[in-house]
Amino acid sequence: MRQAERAIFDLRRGLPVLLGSEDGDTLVLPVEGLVSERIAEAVALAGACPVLVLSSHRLASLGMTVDGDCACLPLAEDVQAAQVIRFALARAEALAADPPPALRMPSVAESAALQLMRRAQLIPAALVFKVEATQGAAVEAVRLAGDVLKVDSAAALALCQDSAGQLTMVSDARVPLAGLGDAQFVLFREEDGIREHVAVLLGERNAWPEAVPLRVHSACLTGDLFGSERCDCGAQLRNSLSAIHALGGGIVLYLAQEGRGIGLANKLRAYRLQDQGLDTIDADEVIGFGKDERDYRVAHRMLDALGIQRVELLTNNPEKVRALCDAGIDVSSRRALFGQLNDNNQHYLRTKADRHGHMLEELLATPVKR
Ligand SMILES: Nc1nc2c(ncn2[C@@H]2O[C@H](COP(=O)(O)OP(=O)(O)OP(=O)(O)O)[C@@H](O)[C@H]2O)c(=O)[nH]1
Ligand SMILES: [Zn+2]
Repeated sequence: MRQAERAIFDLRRGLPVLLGSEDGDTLVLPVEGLVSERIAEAVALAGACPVLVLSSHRLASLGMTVDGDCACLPLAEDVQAAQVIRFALARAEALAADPPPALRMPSVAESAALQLMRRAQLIPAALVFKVEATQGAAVEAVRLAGDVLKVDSAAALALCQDSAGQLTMVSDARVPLAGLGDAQFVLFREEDGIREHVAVLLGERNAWPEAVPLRVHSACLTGDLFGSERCDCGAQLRNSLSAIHALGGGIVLYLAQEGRGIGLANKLRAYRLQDQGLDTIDADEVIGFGKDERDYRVAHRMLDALGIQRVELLTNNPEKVRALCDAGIDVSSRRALFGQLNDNNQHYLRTKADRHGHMLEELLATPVKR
């Protein structure tokens, strides 16, 4: 396994990672799960003050605009974890009496540190410490003892930019679905081993329409499995299966892109913010994400592996159509796919229509289920 991929596992456990670059080494700690003792240890080891790297989205939510996708806040040597977490996650109002320090632009290692947090689906914020020359030998001793992994910053950035890498088709099986007959489930694993995606093939392949009916569905544990009324994902998933069945068969790609790509932990954080009155897009921005973090190259790779060139896409999201076309898929047409409007998801669906461009006028005109 490459070092950058191993680093993601360490970061998810709250362990520090060393990023190497031409201008020296940088020690990196995730903000998620941060405790003050770890900051003190890192200050002592690196011989440097902490610097907080935040995404441009997070900074925008604090009213700070930057060129590029992140910027840095230099912090005091004795800063406490609770303060760092507040700078990374608190709403702007909560920081009014305690504004963050002035920004500076990031180094390559600092950008890479933030990208690794995103790839690891942690809070997108990193605490970094530029290793002082005088501490080089001490840091090298810790590395040689196996206590901290060193990764080249450029390799980390490369991993994050082509996140899916090569997909491997791992296993498949027949799964009979209630009312839909036999389906074939085919599991794909990403090169770094972190995510798995499933293609569900319905009906007889030789009977499929020439433009294969296709649903590209982003995982939603709360909606798909538990029937959450905060969104319409569960109903959309089930409606897509019935629609594809009625069209003579086709494919559902069930992608591990929980929360529009931010991961379940961050989606639950966003839900708490939505309960304080923010809409779905502003809530994601407070945590540090853009309005849609998904990358559809993985869908293209799965369709390639399945030998599919031309599709009819079931979606209300014009951006998804565009992204699949850009990824090289021939999307011959789009078919609307609605879930169910209810008291709890009304505001969410309206935001999607107003701010995300989803084509939901027809659904929003239907009676609300109470
Ligand atoms: N970040 C975040 N993600 C959400 C929220 N509600 C649902 N999701 C996620 O959004 C994804 C589904 O995205 P949608 O925008 O509903 O659907 P879409 O796939 O873009 O568009 P359609 O193809 O028309 O369904 C799933 O991964 C859900 O987990 C939310 O409030 N915040
Ligand atoms: Zn959902």
